Amino acid sequence: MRIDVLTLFPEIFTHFEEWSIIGRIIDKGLVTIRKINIRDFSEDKHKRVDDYPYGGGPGMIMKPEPIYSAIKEVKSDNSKVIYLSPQGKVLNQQLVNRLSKEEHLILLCGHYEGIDNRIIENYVDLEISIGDYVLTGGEIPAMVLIESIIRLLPGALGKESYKEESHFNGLLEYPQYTRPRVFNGLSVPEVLLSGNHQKIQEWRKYQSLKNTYLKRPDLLENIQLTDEEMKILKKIKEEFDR
Ligand SMILES: NC(=O)c1ccc(N[C@@H]2CC[C@@H](O)C2)nc1
Repeated sequence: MRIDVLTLFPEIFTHFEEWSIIGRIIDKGLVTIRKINIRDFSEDKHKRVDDYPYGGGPGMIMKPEPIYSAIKEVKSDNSKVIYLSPQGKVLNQQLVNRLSKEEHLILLCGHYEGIDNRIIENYVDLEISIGDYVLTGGEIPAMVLIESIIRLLPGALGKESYKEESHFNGLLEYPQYTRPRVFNGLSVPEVLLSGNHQKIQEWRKYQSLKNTYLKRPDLLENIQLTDEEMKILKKIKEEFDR
């Protein structure tokens, strides 16, 4: 997979590319990430990339020409141009899974008050938001998008994360524990020390369903539960809806 990030602040990505899992996935050659500085595509002698909004209003808007030139420079037939903005489709694992199949992503990071709408309407394939809040730039959302996608690439998560099925099967995760067995007088649930894998799996399924029902019941609307899971959920509802 190729990812080109169009940004006015390429330096923000330097450590990101070396950091932890990202650096390892890049070193494995599963993805190449390029930072393209939009300012390099500004034609005027002052290298202007923003200007005052027509119709007045606060702040500055990014000019369309430099963005257009940058997109044209990197775009090919199999590219998808993604613009990070609060108006985008809110990112979830389903969308991440879909995007992880793409060959070439061009991530357009805006800044200031936004970018000229003619770019969004005519040259952006998909607008994505990482949540309902406003940021000064699209760079951090771009990093969130990159990490969520590339960790799904085949071979990305080596043995260090065997829990492939934890890829958000729609339910929230079960609680996790590690040594010591007792911490501040608090013990680890006995079942996890039993070595009985059938019981451990049942306990974890129960905890996932309980966590989801109590913390994010909305997620249950979009999941096809097995009969077994429905039975467990029924028990949970009886227990917690008293
Ligand atoms: N919630 C989000 O994903 C998000 C994305 C971008 C953003 N801000 C940029 C700066 C100006 C405009 O390009 C949009 N804020 C929030």
